[in-house]
Amino acid sequence: MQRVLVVEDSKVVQQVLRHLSAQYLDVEVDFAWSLSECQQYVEKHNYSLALVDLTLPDAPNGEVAKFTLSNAIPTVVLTSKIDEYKRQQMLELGVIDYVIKDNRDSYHYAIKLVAQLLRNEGCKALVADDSKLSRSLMKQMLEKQLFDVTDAQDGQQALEIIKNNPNIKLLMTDYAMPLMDGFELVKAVRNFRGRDDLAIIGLSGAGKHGLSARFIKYGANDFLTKPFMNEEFHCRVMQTMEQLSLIADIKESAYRDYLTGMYNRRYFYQYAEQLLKKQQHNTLALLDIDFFKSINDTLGHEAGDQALKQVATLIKTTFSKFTVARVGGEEFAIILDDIDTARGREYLEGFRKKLAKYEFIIDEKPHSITISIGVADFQNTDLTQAMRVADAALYEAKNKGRNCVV
Ligand SMILES: Nc1nc2c(ncn2[C@@H]2O[C@H](COP(=O)(O)OP(=O)(O)OP(=O)(O)O)[C@@H](O)[C@H]2O)c(=O)[nH]1
Repeated sequence: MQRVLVVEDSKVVQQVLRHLSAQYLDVEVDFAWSLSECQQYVEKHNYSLALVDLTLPDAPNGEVAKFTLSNAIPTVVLTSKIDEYKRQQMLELGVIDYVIKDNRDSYHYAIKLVAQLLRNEGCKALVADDSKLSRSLMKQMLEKQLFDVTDAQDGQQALEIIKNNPNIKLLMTDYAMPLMDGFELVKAVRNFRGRDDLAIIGLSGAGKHGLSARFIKYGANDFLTKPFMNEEFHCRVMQTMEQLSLIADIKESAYRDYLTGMYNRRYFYQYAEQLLKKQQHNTLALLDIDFFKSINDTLGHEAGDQALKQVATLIKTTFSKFTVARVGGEEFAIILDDIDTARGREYLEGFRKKLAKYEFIIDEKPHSITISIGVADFQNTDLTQAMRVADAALYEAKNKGRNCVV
């Protein structure tokens, strides 16, 4: 479980940071006013990240950053002033980045940086460069940004690593490498990993301007010219990863049902078939709440929403190993992949009984709900046809008096 510690002595700034944290950080965040309070928190909890003000009444010279870093907590620093001496001092200390507090946007930047760093934690990155020194420098810098980093000494090795690790999310590649250069590597990788799925940053030596543009044309998301400053490297990587995260968020929300958090109809029709084809025996089920209209009519639409959410939660927890989706107003679909229809039917019958006995709490009062289920075999057929069969079975279940599996 990720947890963040913010240390800031200004009441106004802390208030702004609290507000932004609630908006952008989906993790526990503790707020301390001073170094001594920060020390107490660190004794009690493990932190993924700290955001600390460099000047505090009981720690006027950055002692708080020294303290968090000495406790192996990756640290981002907030400072009101920066000069070259202070900058060098902070980089030597090993802080991830510093944010200058000179306008309201600085706090926004700081919290979004924390959010992105939390997303980076455990995320896989690959560095491809034939220079050992350059590789180890970039590895170190990426590790500071919480990536889990692997390296490759030429393009061919990098390509193999990416083929075998679909969870690599960032590739930093040099241009000049033996066996396969950076351009060839980017072109080959883009054949199977898209720009919004794997971020690529190309690196080229100074004075070779044409190279950077070609990197982008071949499919890199961004480029860096060597030698680069620490901050430049940091900003380019963070910005590229933020774009990737934004696209992932947009895709996720396009495929999710807002009310229940389940996958929606669009996702289901796009991916269900691909999921099913991988297995030999599959079962498709359509579940429909019985007399749902009467819940809306007697208790109101808001109460209907509460019922829908609770039914969805029950489906999600019971069928957590399978793909479930809300495919209509009060209709859900489940793909029981690698389960034949006889076993699938047993599971669903068990679930129907469990749901019928379950005490739903709507407007703080207990209620009973039942569902009807239509089951279809999913072998040697396509999704449209299987849905048609499941739908006909569901219709029959309703005609039979509801609260049953057909
Ligand atoms: N509260 C709420 N109601 C919804 C939502 N989506 C669809 N509905 C309602 O779901 C009800 C579905 O009614 P019907 O199709 O007549 O089905 P039913 O009352 O469940 O009857 P049977 O399926 O025949 O048992 C309608 O009243 C819709 O307005 C939603 O997101 N929230």
